[in-house]
Amino acid sequence: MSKIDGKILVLDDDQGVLYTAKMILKQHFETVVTEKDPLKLDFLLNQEKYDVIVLDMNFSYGLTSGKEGIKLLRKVLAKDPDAHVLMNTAYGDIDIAVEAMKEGAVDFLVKPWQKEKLLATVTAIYELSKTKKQLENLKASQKIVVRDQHKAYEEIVSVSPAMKPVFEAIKKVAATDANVLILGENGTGKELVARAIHNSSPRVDENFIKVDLGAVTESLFQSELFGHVKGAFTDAHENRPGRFEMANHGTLFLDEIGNLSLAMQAKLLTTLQFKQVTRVGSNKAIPLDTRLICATNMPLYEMASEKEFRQDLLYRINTVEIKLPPLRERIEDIEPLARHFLKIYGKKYKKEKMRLNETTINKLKAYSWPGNVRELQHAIERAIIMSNSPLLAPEDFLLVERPNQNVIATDTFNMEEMEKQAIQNAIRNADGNLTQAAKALGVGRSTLYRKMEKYKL
Ligand SMILES: Nc1ncnc2c1ncn2[C@@H]1O[C@H](COP(=O)(O)OP(=O)(O)OP(=O)(O)O)[C@@H](O)[C@H]1O
Repeated sequence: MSKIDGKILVLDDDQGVLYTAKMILKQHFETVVTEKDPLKLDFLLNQEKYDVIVLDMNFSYGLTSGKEGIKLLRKVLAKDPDAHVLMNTAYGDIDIAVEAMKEGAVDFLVKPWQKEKLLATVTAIYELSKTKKQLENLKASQKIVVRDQHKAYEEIVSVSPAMKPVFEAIKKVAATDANVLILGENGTGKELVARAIHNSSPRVDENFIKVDLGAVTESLFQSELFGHVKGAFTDAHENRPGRFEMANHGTLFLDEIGNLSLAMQAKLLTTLQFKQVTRVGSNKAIPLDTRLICATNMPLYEMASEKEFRQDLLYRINTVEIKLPPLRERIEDIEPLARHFLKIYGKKYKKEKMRLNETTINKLKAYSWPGNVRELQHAIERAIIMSNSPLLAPEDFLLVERPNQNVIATDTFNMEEMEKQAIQNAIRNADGNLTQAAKALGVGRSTLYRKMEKYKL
């Protein structure tokens, strides 16, 4: 059997206890250090960071008051407030043990202990310390992301009236714990909005955990979201918290919620109803305080009426709904977004002098952007990489209109829509050159300008 890569320190004045503890623990843990002399504690703590410290309450010269143990416990915790200390008492004095726990010990054992009891307790404390470490690492990395995302929130680039309700909703909902459902086509910025809500909420210092439900298989759903205990299934080699638990006190962002099967929807609903999770293989429920933000590009309401999405789950997740308009409905945002990405990628590819002229901007505005902001972002990145000149020309953008991709149908009989589409096509065919586009349309430049303004092109 392979050993656990853990470091255990046992401090006790009884040589027999030390010997037995070493015999038992050494079979399971890589490093077991035993020490009889409490005066060596400082030295030992300076040498190594132990996962679990087993500490005697009563050294022979300290009688049975437990004071010596408490003093040593304080010393350990002063050095490392996160140390996991298991107190060992020969007298079963619950009062002293309780005092030690109040001082920060994790648990206590009454001597003489059974082999199994010592091993089980030390292993449980070791697992606890590891899970805490995992969560701390995650929090630390999340804090960096949070800091970066703070920047990103400032940089939700938009000047269009169509996005105003979105900003207002972010502001209003951020202060609350309400569940939020973000709807919008791919690449419209749903994740950016979810992060903005978290970053401007009181939960900002806690985790923002994202789960892409489109990528989670039915078999992994439960352990991914709810976690598992060691041995719950063949590959469960250790205890692992699920995403819900990691997001406790923070925000859980469930992307692509429309992709959940009905069976997974039922499991998610139960968790939301009872506000608690139980790790797979455990029977201990963990209470949850998680703000939930869901997002999808699928028509959830239609799916609910077709019984493909549970109505009761929909009502749980859509306390507040935010609809992100597609980029083609906020043409005013195209230029500032293009300039924003020009700056980012200009810097990234060391081409800071790159510029966009009016003809190119017009071409970008005339395109329908079925992939929304993400497509624009990639188009700018590609153009910067490929262009040899500091001025990005219309030819640097290979924008091919694809049929049936969120664009207005060509068989529309709405006069205004037809006119708007004819103008968009003409500008696109003329590669953004408005004089040529006006000529092709059989109108003067000023008429074209007026119409472009009317249709916000
Ligand atoms: N208003 C905006 N300002 C700046 N960047 C934006 C804006 N909207 C989207 N982006 C950028 O576009 C890309 C796509 O955005 P995001 O991932 O948030 O979209 P999404 O709607 O969640 O996409 P999907 O549905 O595919 O998951 C990201 O790189 C994001 O930073």
